[in-house]
Amino acid sequence: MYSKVVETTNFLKETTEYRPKVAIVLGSGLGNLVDFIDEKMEIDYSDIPNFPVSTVAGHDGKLVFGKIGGIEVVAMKGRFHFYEGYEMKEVTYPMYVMKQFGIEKLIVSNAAGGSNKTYDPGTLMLITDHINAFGTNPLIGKNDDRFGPRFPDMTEAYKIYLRDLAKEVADNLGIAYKEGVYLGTTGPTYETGAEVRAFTGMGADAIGMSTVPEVTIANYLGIDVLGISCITNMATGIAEKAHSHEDVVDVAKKAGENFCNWVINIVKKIG
Ligand SMILES: O=P(O)(O)O[C@H]1O[C@H](CO)[C@@H](O)[C@H]1O
Ligand code: HPA
Repeated sequence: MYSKVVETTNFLKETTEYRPKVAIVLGSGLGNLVDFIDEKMEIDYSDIPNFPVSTVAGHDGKLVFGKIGGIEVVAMKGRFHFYEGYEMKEVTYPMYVMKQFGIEKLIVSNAAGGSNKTYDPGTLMLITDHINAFGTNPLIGKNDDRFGPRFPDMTEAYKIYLRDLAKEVADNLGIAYKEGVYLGTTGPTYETGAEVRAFTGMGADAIGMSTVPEVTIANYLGIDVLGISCITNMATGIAEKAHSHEDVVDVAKKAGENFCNWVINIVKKIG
């Protein structure tokens, strides 16, 4: 895999002059953030050697390079999910490329169901920690020491200094947010009511089908992570109606204004 990552990274370096240190992964319905990126240079995933292709509605499938407030960034408009049938190594492949490309900080976002009853659809949640309920780990297999250690530490999976900075930015802008634990499952089914009760008992405030694999690999590679969930619906058993991905994307788009404002101003501070 190392030589593939080098090949992909070399392609990107030849294709763009941008050399960002900050990357952003955009969750379902949150892709509009790219509208706030200046001097954009876009590359379709299908044109990038060794890159998987996104198959989910609300996930376009492009790397978008450019600037936010003069700071160079690269955004993944569209991510890969385990439920799409990709191997964990494929789901997380972009993280390996990001590291090789020089990325030091990752802002990861997602749409998620709120299992914490104090949340509402549209709530933005700063991720304090996560629970891996995928039943597997993206690092299973032989370790390549060129990437990271066999037994990576996850003490500060979501860096405290980045969370403090995000809180300061939100407070200055008057953006309301909650803080909580994200639990990632394989999907693609939304949870049963019993699963939501079990996950809540385990400490989950929000439940989704992504993020955990990418953040695990980012930590392994030594990339600092900040995570934001957009609560698009209350989880099963709390919600008053059945879930649909159309509603998820719709609510994420509506919460997008605050989300974009928050992320843009975070980038300006960390860049
Ligand atoms: O986590 P993101 O990609 O934002 O999307 C969330 O929304 C989809 C379900 O509606 C799932 O893919 C879930 O993980
Ligand atoms: O309720 C949910 N469960 C899992 N993933 C999700 N993504 C958006 N909403 C949800």
